[in-house]
Formats: sequence, structure tokens, C-alpha cells
Amino acid sequence: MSTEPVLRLENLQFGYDPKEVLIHIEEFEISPGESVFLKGPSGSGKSTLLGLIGGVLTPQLGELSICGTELTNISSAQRDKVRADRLGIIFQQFNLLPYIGITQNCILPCRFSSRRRDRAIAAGGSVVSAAEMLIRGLGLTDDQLSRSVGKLSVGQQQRVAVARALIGGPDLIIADEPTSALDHDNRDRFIELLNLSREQFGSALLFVSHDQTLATYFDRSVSLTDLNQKVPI
Ligand SMILES: Nc1ncnc2c1ncn2[C@@H]1O[C@H](COP(=O)(O)OP(=O)(O)OP(=O)(O)O)[C@@H](O)[C@H]1O
Repeated sequence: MSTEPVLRLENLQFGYDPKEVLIHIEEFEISPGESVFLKGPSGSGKSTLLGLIGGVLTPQLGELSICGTELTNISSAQRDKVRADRLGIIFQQFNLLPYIGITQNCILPCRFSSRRRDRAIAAGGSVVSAAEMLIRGLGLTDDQLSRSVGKLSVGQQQRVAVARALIGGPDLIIADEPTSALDHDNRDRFIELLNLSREQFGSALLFVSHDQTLATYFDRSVSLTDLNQKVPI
């Protein structure tokens, strides 16, 4: 396995108003396979940082590398490809598409990344079999698998969201408060399941939450308030 960081930020600066810095991170790295808990109070910029890593937002200054590829000086098509190949994303509201089936939701990343498609086929024989193996492995029954997304419980939708993030073994999974709608027991079970599944693929994890009690589930805990220097651009 490569020892190159799966994520490296250097002098990264961003503000929604370019004159007002919200995020300024001098240096931050995640190693292959490492799980990192990113905490910070509401409004501190956690989702904004995930938006910068995930490509929804663009930094005004600094460097952002994913698996050794510096993203700020390549084309947007190349950036999209690196992210599709290397990142698995779990959104707070899961963002499952209601008009396609559960397996089809799970295989979406393979439509955008030939690397992940090839890796899924290597793991399961076909992308559909790989998706079904993952979803079953995460505890959904065949009956649940054939339902529409709208007929799944929140916990079952979460499992599909995890399967979608894991398919094709991305190098880094980023998760934005995916447990906020869950009670205590389900929340703990969900994180254990996520950790167990991503360890099988060797995927690193950046998990964001304001709930500090979750920190014990991760290799390392980082406070965005400590990390963020917020000095003017
Ligand atoms: N699209 C936007 N335009 C302008 N300001 C924004 C935008 N999105 C977020 N902000 C502001 O940026 C700051 C950081 O927001 P962000 O959502 O990143 O915080 P957070 O730490 O994820 O919060 P929470 O824990 O409540 O989800 C907040 O002050 C917020 O109001």
C-alpha cells in the first residue's frame, strides 16, 4: 500500500466572501487507512472544509492534494476524475436518488469512475454483484434490497449510503454528520459498521461531527478550531 497521504492541505484558504477568511489551514494530512474525527462547534466551517475537499467549493489560495495529485493546478475535468476515483462521500441526508433502485444507487460512483468500476468488478464479478454483496454485508435482506429507497428506514438508507461510498474501494471516505438523525445505540452501531467495512477496503475516513463523544471510535481526533488559523488572505 502507498504511504503517500490520501489527503494533504497546505496553506489552504477560503471565504464565502473572498475578503473574509473562514478557513485557513496551514498544514493537514491524512495517511492511507487512517480514520480521523474532525470536531468543531456549529458554524465553525466543518461542512465548508468537506465542500473544499469534495470539490463543491474552490479555495482562494493554497494546495489540496488527493493521493499525491495537487488539484489546484490541473483542469476541472482532471480534478473531477481524481475525486471520482479516490473519494467516497457520505452526505448528512444521504442524498439517495428516489427514482432508481437501491443497487443502482449503490453503483453510481462506478458510472463516474472507471477505476472504481474495475475495482468493483474485480471484487464482485460485476458492479451489480459487488453492490449487492456490499449491501447484504451491511445487513440489508434481499427483500429490502428490492424495495424503493423511499420504503427504507433511515438506518437502512444509511447502509445504502455507506455501500455507495465504499464501492470500488476509494482511498478516502468523507462523511458529514451522517449520524445526526440517529439515537445513541443506532449511532454507535452505525460508526462501528462504517469502520469495519472501510477497514476491509483499506479506505481512510474523515468523519465530521460536533458530537465530541464520538471521538473514541477514530484513530485521531482533530479540532477545526485548533486547526483553523483564520489570518487574513
Ligand atoms: N453558501 C454559503 N454562503 C455564505 N456563507 C455560508 C454558506 N454556507 C455556510 N456559510 C457560513 O459559513 C460558516 C460555516 O458554516 P459550515 O456549514 O461550514 O459550519 P459547520 O461547522 O459545518 O456547522 P454545523 O455543525 O452547524 O453543520 C457559517 O457561519 C455559515 O453561516
